[in-house]
Amino acid sequence: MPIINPDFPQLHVLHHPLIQHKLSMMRDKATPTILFRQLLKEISLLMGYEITRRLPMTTMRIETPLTTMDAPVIAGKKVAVVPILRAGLGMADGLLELIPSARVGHVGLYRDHETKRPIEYFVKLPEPEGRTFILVDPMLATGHSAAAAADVLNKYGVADENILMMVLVAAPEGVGVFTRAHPKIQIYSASLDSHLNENAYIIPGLGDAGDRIFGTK
Ligand SMILES: O=P(O)(O)OC[C@H]1O[C@H](OP(=O)(O)OP(=O)(O)O)[C@H](O)[C@@H]1O
Ligand SMILES: O=c1cc[nH]c(=O)[nH]1
Ligand SMILES: [Mg+2]
Repeated sequence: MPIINPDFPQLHVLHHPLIQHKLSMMRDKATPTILFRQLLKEISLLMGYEITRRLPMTTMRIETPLTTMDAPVIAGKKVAVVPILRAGLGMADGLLELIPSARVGHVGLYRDHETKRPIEYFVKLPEPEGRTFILVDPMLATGHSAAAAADVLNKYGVADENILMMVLVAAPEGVGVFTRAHPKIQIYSASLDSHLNENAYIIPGLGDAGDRIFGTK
């Protein structure tokens, strides 16, 4: 079950042994791109199991071989997975395996090296009406990219109550920034790390997630 930190009641850290073991392998700088990508997908699947716990349910009348029953099913096909490009793409794969009917939106942001603030370069989203949006990005560092992506969803007509944020590693600074901007969005993370360094990288972290997923520098 997720662990709630009293400083950040919106943050749910998923301490499942499989998630923690795989995350430790990802942090190791000797882990090559192919394995890093595979582990990220596997963790996203495991995290997705926990996150989807809150999806609204309904029932559907079905015939079993013996009788008729109102069987529990997820209400509609109203989920959108929204990776924050680029690194979020690595997390979307696992979630889509779990929810193959989900729509997929994209928010393209990169962090300016000087200012450390996000620059938006692409937005394409599915219809917001009645949909739960799961924003995904492995890194919540200063929190400004995640907050900007949630702002994009708000402008598009998605209320914070219908947004979940799934990250792999979060820094306390980023959780603070994000929750002040969007207090009603629940954040799910595999880890709450120690702090940010002078370049706004997460310590201990895992380096630049996008570069490690895509083998760039
Ligand atoms: O919390 P923040 O301080 O805003 O930093 C986190 C952002 O930085 C990384 O993206 P990056 O800018 O490296 O783009 P990329 O995914 O294309 O590599 C990461 O994937 C987040 O989107
Ligand atoms: O540690 C960090 C911080 C921002 N973006 C990353 O990819 N890693
Ligand atoms: Mg990057």
